[in-house]
Amino acid sequence: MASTLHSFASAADLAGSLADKVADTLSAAIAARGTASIAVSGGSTPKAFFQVLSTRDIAWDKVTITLVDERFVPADNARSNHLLVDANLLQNKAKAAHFLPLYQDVASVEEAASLATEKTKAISSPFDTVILGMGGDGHTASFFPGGSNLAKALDASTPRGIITMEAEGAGEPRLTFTFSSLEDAALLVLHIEGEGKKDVLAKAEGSGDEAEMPIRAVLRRATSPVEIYWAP
Ligand SMILES: O=C1O[C@H](COP(=O)(O)O)[C@@H](O)[C@H](O)[C@H]1O
Repeated sequence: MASTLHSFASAADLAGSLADKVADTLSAAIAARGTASIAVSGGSTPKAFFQVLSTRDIAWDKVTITLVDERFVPADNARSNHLLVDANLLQNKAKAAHFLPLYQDVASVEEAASLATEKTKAISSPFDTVILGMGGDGHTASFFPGGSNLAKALDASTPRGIITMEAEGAGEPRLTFTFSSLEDAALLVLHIEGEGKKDVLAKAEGSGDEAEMPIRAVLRRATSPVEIYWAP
């Protein structure tokens, strides 16, 4: 499916425009079905966007927010994506939203993945909105180059749900929604910032193996159009 690049003069402009687009998408879903869902990324990029989105007028009590991926760490750990969402998105008007974490307080990451898969089945498929990020190594969600479960995560026939991922570049073991869970969102966004990420995107758009740059799976095989939001 095709992708469209939306370029902005500043990160603040991007945050405002993306927040408007997401607000429209979630509000349309609420009007049609009574509920809406959004899966967001962690990392350093989405902070400003989360802060703006949290102020938008949406019937947040009808919205379920989850993460596309998470580290296997509790929510009070500085590297937790849940912590980032708590501090920046589940604020202001968005405090009324329902948050479904991927991390589970159990003995193993595998147990956490099956529990999170069960719990997130409550969210109707496909997601109304998915916001992906991208690392400098071409990973997205926790689809890391060299990842222990990468082939399974990217296989379109792997069912919706959460699986584990371990990789050199990942730090802690990870929990990630599979490709099939994310690729058909009504609004599928890739949010990246900086010249370096633009270069990584250009490389990913070229030829080469998906396993080397897993973002290629999204750019090449997502059934929904990929809306790329970029600012310097
Ligand atoms: O590990 C992660 O990194 C990516 C990209 O993060 P950024 O700091 O370069 O913006 C992120 O999309 C993913 O959710 C996160 O777990």
